[in-house]
Amino acid sequence: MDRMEELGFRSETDRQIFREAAAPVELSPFGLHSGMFVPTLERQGTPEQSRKWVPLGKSFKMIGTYAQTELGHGTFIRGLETTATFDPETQEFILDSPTLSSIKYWPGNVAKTVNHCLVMAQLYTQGKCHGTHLFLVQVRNMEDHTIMPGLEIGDIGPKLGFDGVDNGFMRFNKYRIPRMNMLMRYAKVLENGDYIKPKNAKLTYGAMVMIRVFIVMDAFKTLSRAAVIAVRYSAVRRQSELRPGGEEAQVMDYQTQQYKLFPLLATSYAFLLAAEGMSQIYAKISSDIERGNLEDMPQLHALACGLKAFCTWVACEGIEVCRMSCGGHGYSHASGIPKIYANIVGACTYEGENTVMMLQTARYLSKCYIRGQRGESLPELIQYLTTDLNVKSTLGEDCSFESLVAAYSHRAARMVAVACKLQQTNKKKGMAGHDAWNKSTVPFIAATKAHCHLFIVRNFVTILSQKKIDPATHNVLSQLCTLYAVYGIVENMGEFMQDGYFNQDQVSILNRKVLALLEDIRPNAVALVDAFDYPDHLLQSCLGRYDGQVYEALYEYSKSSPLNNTDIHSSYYNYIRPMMQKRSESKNISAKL
Ligand SMILES: CCCCCCCCCC/C=C\CCCCCCC/C=C/C(=O)SCCNC(=O)CCNC(=O)[C@H](O)C(C)(C)COP(=O)(O)OP(=O)(O)OC[C@H]1O[C@@H](n2cnc3c(N)ncnc32)[C@H](O)[C@@H]1OP(=O)(O)O
Ligand SMILES: Cc1cc2nc3c(=O)[nH]c(=O)nc-3n(C[C@H](O)[C@H](O)[C@H](O)COP(=O)(O)OP(=O)(O)OC[C@H]3O[C@@H](n4cnc5c(N)ncnc54)[C@H](O)[C@@H]3O)c2cc1C
Repeated sequence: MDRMEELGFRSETDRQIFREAAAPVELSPFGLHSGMFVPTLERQGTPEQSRKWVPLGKSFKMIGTYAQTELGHGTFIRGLETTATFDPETQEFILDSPTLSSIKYWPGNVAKTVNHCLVMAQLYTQGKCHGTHLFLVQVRNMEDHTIMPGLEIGDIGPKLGFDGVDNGFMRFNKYRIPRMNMLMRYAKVLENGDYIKPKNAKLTYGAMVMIRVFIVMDAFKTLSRAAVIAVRYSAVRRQSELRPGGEEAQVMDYQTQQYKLFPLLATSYAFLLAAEGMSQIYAKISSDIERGNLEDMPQLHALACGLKAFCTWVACEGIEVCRMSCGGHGYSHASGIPKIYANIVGACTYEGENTVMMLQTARYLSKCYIRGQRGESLPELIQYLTTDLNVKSTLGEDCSFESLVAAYSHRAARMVAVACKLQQTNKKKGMAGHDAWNKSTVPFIAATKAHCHLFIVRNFVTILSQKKIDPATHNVLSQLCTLYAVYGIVENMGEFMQDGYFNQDQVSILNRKVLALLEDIRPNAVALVDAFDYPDHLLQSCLGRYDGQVYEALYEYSKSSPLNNTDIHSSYYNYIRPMMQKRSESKNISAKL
């Protein structure tokens, strides 16, 4: 913190980049404080509350986290059981964990780090429940960091990854906080206990939308780091004879290795641009919301949910492909890839479990489809839903951007229509609305993935057509954009072909194009990963080192293994030698018998 002040880092982006450089492979125990706790105080507190608490948060006099999930509920926020009951006599809220399942469970840094939490709890006043709201709760003594009386707090134990974060549990026993500790920007409880409801109950969910937007960038960061490691290693690693009797080939010269890695390289660039596009949309709509204009809130929610789920799913699958493309060394922590995977794969779950998030977007698409069928105007990003599905592709040998975007629009429009028609058919069969919905959710998930895929392809194409880029760079980026789009079609051909949108010749063109693009990109592959400019310190990888001295690094890494501190390990004296001695004694006995 002090170092950031010394260096003059003012913007949150610069501070986040510094934090990541300072702690490259472990998530910071203050990450939730900076990324969720302080921004939520700023966005969900009244101006007075923000003026009081935000400076304390930014100066780390108050260290906090976001405590919403419970043992029994994470996804279903309306089902949370922690209560906050207003006591007009004392002007306090009484926080309580009434059941075992209501114990707060998972909140990051609750176990040992923070002294405050933003707690999501069911608000009760004048005997009535008004749903979930956020409360600022001091959980540890500011003098000696001991747990406040009335609270039970602890660590939840080892996890798959996220080791830098002390995820904890927290139980409230009639724990009192001042009335003014309820974040009251949108909803209020007056001194007499009267409840003033917000313009939209989902404004309380704003912190999650913000983090989902951040996570899209995380998907880019983690996938691109794994791609850097795998591509650089593939340039250094020589294995087997490509030409009989010739020297061993760089594994990057095998077409299969290129087919594994180059589409992931293209995806990394596509996700970077998508994350930037998502952030711009978030900045615009969230500022509208803060000014009271909630019109585009549903569109923001739907896009943030969909992209968070789509990008983290694809990134995690891609990171695994990068690991496996490095052979045995990829499985070692020396590669740096297992840690990348372990830290990001949780993002498919936290901040909204991906399936649930996709279904939120699907719900929005379903409503938009109906509006489109009625001829109502649709937001620009959704207008493709009214695409004429009788039109066939005009794709030619050049695989133009226009024909590729048209293909993705057609695929998504067709799949949304199929899911919506199933939902409508279910209703006509007499199913209740919720059953008609549930019995169409599998096609809706597929349609929503197609919707997100379209957003990313269209965004990539739009940026290439709008930004002023030097011709050489534009040419290489166009190759990456075309590879991302053509590979996505080839890998999902059934969804593009189901209604005969492409003819057989066009399918052949696409299959030829994806292989030709691998050859086009091969000469620039290392330069394209170097362009991310990740320092070795950040990658923490013997395989992805900029200098390519992989074997020297692996040898030094291995020698530093703690197991090598002694030649003979204690297990020899404690277990192996006694076992061998026992065996030899029994052998002597059997020999005598
Ligand atoms: C740990 C340190 C790491 C480093 C951090 C550094 C920070 C620096 C910057 C950040 C950098 C990177 C980011 C990484 C951060 C890592 C953080 C990891 C910590 C994780 C934290 C958490 O997990 S917090 C808990 C998250 N929990 C959830 O997300 C729960 C998911 N569930 C929900 O959101 C809701 O239950 C759900 C939306 C599913 C349903 O809500 P419900 O109230 O039931 O509403 P519905 O009935 O479904 O719908 C009713 C209508 O409301 C609309 N709606 C719902 N939600 C919203 C919303 N958010 N906004 C707008 N509208 C919404 C919905 O669409 C319906 O509308 P309709 O018109 O009626 O259809
Ligand atoms: C690394 C990590 C860090 C975390 N940090 C925090 C934190 O700091 N603060 C915090 O409050 N929480 C945190 N969490 C908790 C996290 O937010 C929840 O785990 C997440 O929201 C998922 O909810 P759940 O665990 O209830 O999953 P569940 O919803 O129980 O998921 C189980 C299965 O049910 C399915 N499912 C659930 N609802 C539906 C539905 N309506 N339709 C179809 N399928 C459904 C899901 O798709 C999933 O397959 C963290 C979790 C992890 C893994």
